[in-house]
Amino acid sequence: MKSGPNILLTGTPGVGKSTLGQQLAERTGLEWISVGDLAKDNNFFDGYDDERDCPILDDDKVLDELEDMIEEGGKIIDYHGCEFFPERFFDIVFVLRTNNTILYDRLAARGYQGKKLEDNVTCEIMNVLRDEAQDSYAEQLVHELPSNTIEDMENNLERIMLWLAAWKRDNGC
Ligand SMILES: Nc1ncnc2c1ncn2[C@@H]1O[C@H](COP(=O)(O)OP(=O)(O)O)[C@@H](O)[C@H]1O
Repeated sequence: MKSGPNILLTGTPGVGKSTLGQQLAERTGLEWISVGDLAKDNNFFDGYDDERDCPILDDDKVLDELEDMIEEGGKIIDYHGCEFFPERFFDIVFVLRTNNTILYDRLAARGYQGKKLEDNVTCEIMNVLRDEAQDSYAEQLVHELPSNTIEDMENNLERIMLWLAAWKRDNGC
């Protein structure tokens, strides 16, 4: 039996996935896994995307690595994409959303500029990651969370912890 639910945090780079994921891990004992870091640490890449200025993820290697962790349960998976994760991986999916001017400033502060900065802000405005999540998973699994302010983050943490308590009750943990 799983030790806890598996949660996906997704959304455009800069919306606050890793900040929320780390806070959630600290408060709940779930384990936060950044797929970007996992790929970097293990070199799970398959070439470089010059157009997007980022390495291309080797989906199969990432999925192989995640399989046992997912089976164990209690994982918070953090990635700016989701279509290659099977639906069975997750008990719930959260898509973080950030206002475009706030996102622009966050990404600029991270050192993004030019096309890369514009493309990521456009990705958020065009709901690309929200649509990807909705196209990949059942409607009741996918929830959008505002992620503009620290207050939003506190509300999101509370909301997820309430959901977690209900999940544990329903699953006899
Ligand atoms: N809810 C929030 N309110 C204000 N700032 C935030 C919030 N969430 C994240 N941030 C800030 O935005 C930046 C990007 O957050 P990060 O968690 O790295 O995003 P992601 O993991 O989605 O790329 C960081 O500087 C972080 O401190």
